[in-house]
Amino acid sequence: MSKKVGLFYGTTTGVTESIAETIKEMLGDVVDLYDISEAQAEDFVDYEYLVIGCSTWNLGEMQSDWDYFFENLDEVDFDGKTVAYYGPGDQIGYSGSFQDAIGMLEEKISSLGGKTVGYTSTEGYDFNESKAVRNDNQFCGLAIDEDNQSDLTEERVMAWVEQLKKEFQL
Ligand SMILES: Cc1cc2nc3c(=O)[nH]c(=O)nc-3n(C[C@H](O)[C@H](O)[C@H](O)COP(=O)(O)O)c2cc1C
Repeated sequence: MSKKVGLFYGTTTGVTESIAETIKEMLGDVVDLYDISEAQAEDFVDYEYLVIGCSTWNLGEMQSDWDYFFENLDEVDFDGKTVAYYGPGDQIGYSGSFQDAIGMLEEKISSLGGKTVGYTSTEGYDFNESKAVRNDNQFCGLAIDEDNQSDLTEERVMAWVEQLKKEFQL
């Protein structure tokens, strides 16, 4: 396997895509970007390191292209792969299902052998429930909220990318 990062994102209004492009700018040429609406299960094979980007829609559902792709994940062998997750969500408008999509994807991909990295603290967010929370005070990835905290996005992404450089050992 090559030491490359495959970043697979699904986006409806462009927010997840724009963050994907920022992550690629920060990590550099090691990153290949895939819009999940055009990807296939075999696209995952070459990557030891993966980044999964997915927004949450409709009270706790995955973004529609990821929702459509979801069952194809069963065809991918995630054993030996290290996986990081990020998603945009809306903690005020959808406080009962904030960031559920990355929680569902992380649960699924972990069950297929993927090793999760890129956990972040829930400090600084205000919401009622999220399927993305692990051990009470950590998201299983990076939670972005362009609807309410867009001023924090850049620093959150930058800090997370630095964390990934270490956890991916790039
Ligand atoms: C109808 C609707 C439902 C939404 N449902 C949720 C939700 O359940 N949880 C959440 O965290 N965000 C929710 N959001 C917020 C979106 O995830 C957010 O706007 C995000 O930036 C969209 O990213 P995208 O353009 O990449 O798809 C919802 C937004 C809309 C308009």
